[in-house]
Amino acid sequence: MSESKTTAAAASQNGPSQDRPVQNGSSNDGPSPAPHNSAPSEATPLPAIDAGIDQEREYVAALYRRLDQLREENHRQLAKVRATGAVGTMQNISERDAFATMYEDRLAQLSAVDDRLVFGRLDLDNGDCRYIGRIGLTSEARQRLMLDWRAPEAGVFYQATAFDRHGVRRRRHLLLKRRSVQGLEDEVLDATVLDEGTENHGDGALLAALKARRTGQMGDIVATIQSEQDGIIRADRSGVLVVQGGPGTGKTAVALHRAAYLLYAHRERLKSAGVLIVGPNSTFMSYIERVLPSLGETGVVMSSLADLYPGVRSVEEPDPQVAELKGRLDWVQIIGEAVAHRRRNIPQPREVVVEGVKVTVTPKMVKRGIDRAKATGKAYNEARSTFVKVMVKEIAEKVERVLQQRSAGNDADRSYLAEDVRQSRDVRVLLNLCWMPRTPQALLEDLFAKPDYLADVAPGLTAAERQLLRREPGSAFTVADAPLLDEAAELLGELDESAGRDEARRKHTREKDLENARKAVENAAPQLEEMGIEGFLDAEAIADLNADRGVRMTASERAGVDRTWTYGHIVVDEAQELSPMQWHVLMRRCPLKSFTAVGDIAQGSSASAARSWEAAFAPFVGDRLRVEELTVNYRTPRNIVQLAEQVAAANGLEITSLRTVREGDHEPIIEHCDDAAALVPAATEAVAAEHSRLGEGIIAVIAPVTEIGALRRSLQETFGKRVGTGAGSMTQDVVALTADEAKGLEFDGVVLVEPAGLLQEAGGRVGSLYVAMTRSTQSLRVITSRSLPAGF
Ligand SMILES: Nc1ncnc2c1ncn2[C@@H]1O[C@H](COP(=O)(O)OP(=O)(O)OP(=O)(O)O)[C@@H](O)[C@H]1O
Repeated sequence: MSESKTTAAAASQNGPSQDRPVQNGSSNDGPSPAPHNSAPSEATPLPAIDAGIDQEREYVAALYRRLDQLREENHRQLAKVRATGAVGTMQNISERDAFATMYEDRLAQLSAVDDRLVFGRLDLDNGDCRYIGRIGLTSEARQRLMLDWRAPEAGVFYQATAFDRHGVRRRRHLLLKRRSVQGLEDEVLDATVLDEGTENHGDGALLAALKARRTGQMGDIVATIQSEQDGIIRADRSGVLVVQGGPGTGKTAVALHRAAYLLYAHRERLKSAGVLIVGPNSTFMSYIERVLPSLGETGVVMSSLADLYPGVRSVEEPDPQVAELKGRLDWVQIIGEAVAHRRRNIPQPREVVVEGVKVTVTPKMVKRGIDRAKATGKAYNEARSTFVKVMVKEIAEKVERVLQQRSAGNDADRSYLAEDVRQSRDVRVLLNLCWMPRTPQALLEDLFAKPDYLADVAPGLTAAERQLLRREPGSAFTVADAPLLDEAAELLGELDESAGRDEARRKHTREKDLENARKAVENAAPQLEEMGIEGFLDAEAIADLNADRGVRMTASERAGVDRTWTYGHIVVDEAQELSPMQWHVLMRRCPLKSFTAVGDIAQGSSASAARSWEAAFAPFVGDRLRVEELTVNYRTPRNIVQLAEQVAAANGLEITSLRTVREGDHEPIIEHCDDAAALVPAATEAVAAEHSRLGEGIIAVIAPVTEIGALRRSLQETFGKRVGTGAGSMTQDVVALTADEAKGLEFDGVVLVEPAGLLQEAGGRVGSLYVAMTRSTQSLRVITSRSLPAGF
């Protein structure tokens, strides 16, 4: 086997040169070693194919030494940059800050990948050997020590099988706990090298990963990505890719690894535009928040559907009928009408008084003003300033004519007149009457509070539907309102009349900043390349720092607060739940229409849930979507899946039966209570029973909305602080959730309360119940006081 051969090949295939992925250390060439640090010596040999655990430990220790060395070097550089202080020109200060930011980012990344840095080794037919890890590492002399799992050459680690070996003789899994190698797992793919008596495993690493106790937070699966998952993770970025898969098939895991992969493979384009990850709710977002950092990626924007409209934290939409109504695409039309409706002419001439002079404003004058403003093509609020200008000018001319007649040709200076017109109360009332400045929030409040207004602009809604939408002004905005606010914001534009001008000025300054920053990056390039971190610093970052006067605002941070930001790629989880209006907004945020949507049509439970992927995407991309399917359930044991599938089928849900990886050591238990009052105490006792059945682990109680309050109180009385409350508290070992909240999550054991109630609250759609039944990795206990739904 030839070490240098491996290295050269790795370097040359580490991404297309015009789009070279560098941030993750795939080209980390060494800084000079700190004198006291024994760097991995060039002499650290690649262990031979028959290497045992001791030799692998040595090699892994060398990789960690290299990691530590890179860390130390970044620390040193950061300290040096910081020591220069805030001196020099603005440009100098921005550059210094950008360098500091770059070192900080790199340090954060190097720390994040510390746990189980390396997990695989490939031995190839040609004698080459490749180590696969979370990032790429090279030695000081630029020899490849370890490949980033996302590099094209690392792909075979996930794809090779005994039938299609891709030139792989053996795949070795290195099983690490933190930094220490605990075991090895070999899969010999080339039968000719199998000695008699050689044990050939395959699933050990996967099974070990699956058996691990749940922590309440999702972990990465980078060491055990399966081949069907890998194909999706590395699929082409363009267009809409839908990943359909039953519960536990790894859709969320695949979506997140795909985001990491795309950021690696298209670093330059995606770093500045950003990647958005959308999930169903904040509990889910905190459940998945650690996955990308553990893969060395921190620059993505994560948003739940409730946060889709920046600046408004919306609450649940309590009525599913209202949610469905607000989710219809008809709102594009309705809101367009609602905005246009705020612009109106006066029915007859109207007198206004300016500084004691009375003049008449005619509908013709107003029409001219409106037409001129509309012709600018600007958004409603922005076009209003043109309307105001035209009207003020015409009124001022009329006033002037009156004054001239009065003063019989006395040509006094009347330049102040326009200001007088603007200040006139009558004129201000008139202008607002014809063209009222509006915020999206006010527009929506009016629509829901004023039945006549809604009837005028939404003739397609029935009286009953309009009644459903009735709401008092000042009520909280809901998740279903977020896309409507977004649509209104798009049509209304900035309220502040000077915002347009400021924006133009800001753009001009940014162009200049960018130009300067590009020169600075060019100058610094050789030094950065030497340290193997050239991808970390870009002109955009320096320009950002300039604009924010030292306040650090990365592209992703800016994207998260800017409604008009457009992303390079959007990943949507639980995509079957999105309403057409939610898709409409997301499509606007990614004009390239580069999407990964993962979900399960069968799990759809929201009122707007898609019946098919084709139908969901037809209004936006026609039939231009690719649908891939995942078919193996890695979470739920076979016996629980069978029961869940039986219940789904008996209630009319079409599902494809899944293969399962876990056998299941515990049979599902069904407990009957005498009446509804006994449910809460029985569920509380069931938690203790499940804990003793499993020994340890997180037990979730999933219950109908009507029971959840009482249940939480009872659990808190019994288990105190062990009960998690809301987002981010899933690391406690008891948690009570509604079926909606449980979406996308998993637990060691599940206590399912009143399945008939769950079915009922979903209006008879069995999706929610199916979701709830498939959350467990080990055990399921059902508590019921009513007759069980069909299929149990
Ligand atoms: N290749 C893999 N290696 C190890 N674990 C895996 C693998 N694929 C999936 N898993 C694990 O299986 C579980 C289910 O994965 P995930 O939550 O991504 O599934 P899902 O399809 O999104 O499920 P659901 O639709 O039910 O929410 C997770 O614990 C995940 O880590």
